[in-house]
Amino acid sequence: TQSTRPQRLLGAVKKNATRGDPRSVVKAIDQFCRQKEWAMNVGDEKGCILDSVVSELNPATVLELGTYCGYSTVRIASMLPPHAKLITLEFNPDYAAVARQVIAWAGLEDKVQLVEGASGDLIPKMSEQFEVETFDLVFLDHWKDRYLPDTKLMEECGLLKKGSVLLADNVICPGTPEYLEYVRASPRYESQYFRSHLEYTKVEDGLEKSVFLG
Ligand SMILES: CNc1ncnc2c1ncn2[C@@H]1O[C@H](/C=C/CNC(=O)c2cc(-c3ccc(F)cc3)cc(O)c2O)[C@@H](O)[C@H]1O
Ligand SMILES: [Mg+2]
Repeated sequence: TQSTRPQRLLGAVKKNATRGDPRSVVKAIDQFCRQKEWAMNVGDEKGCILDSVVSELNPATVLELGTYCGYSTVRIASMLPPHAKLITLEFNPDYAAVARQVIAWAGLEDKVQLVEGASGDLIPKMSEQFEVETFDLVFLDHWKDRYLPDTKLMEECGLLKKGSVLLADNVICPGTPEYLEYVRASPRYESQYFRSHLEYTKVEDGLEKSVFLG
């Protein structure tokens, strides 16, 4: 049977990356996507912006919406202080299976909890099931039309506290117009656009960083 792109991406990680070395996993995926097959990872250019937001914030609790193959999961988790936790949500079991192996290859299982399921179902269960009060950082990279409803859901569920940061991928391409309008117009957020390019291309894209003001 034919392999899938995520399976081929995993093969490239196992072939070219060193076990236990997250940066080599990130590098192997970027090389695969540049030289072999494009894939919707945040990529190296936007990834550097992601790195700077994470290192500046030094978050203890991180939520990622949309794991896919685990590229940004590994990128973020590799920068977290000891005892910090990253919960990542993925509802496609095939993608989740690949991501688990990518995360394991990077040696980051202890920092990452990959939960299979839909964000809309899991967000309301965060505090009780996953013993998390609030998130210091949320990385939004799932279906683009779900950024806004899930942000409102996180607000309603009390998962954001004063200073929590939302970092959203693809606010230009494919685009998240309703989400952008909301966080930029709301008095409860201080928003900033980081201009960049769509992963592995010259097309404009960017990340929106929105600080929750409480
Ligand atoms: C809705 N609730 C959800 N709960 C849990 N997981 C969810 C999810 N929605 C989606 N997912 C998962 O997130 C991932 C989806 C990501 C959607 N991302 C994109 O569509 C995307 C698309 C592009 C893209 C840009 C230009 C282009 F020509 C083609 C594609 C670039 C990106 O960086 C992207 O992130 C999948 O793994 C999916 O199974
Ligand atoms: Mg993306």
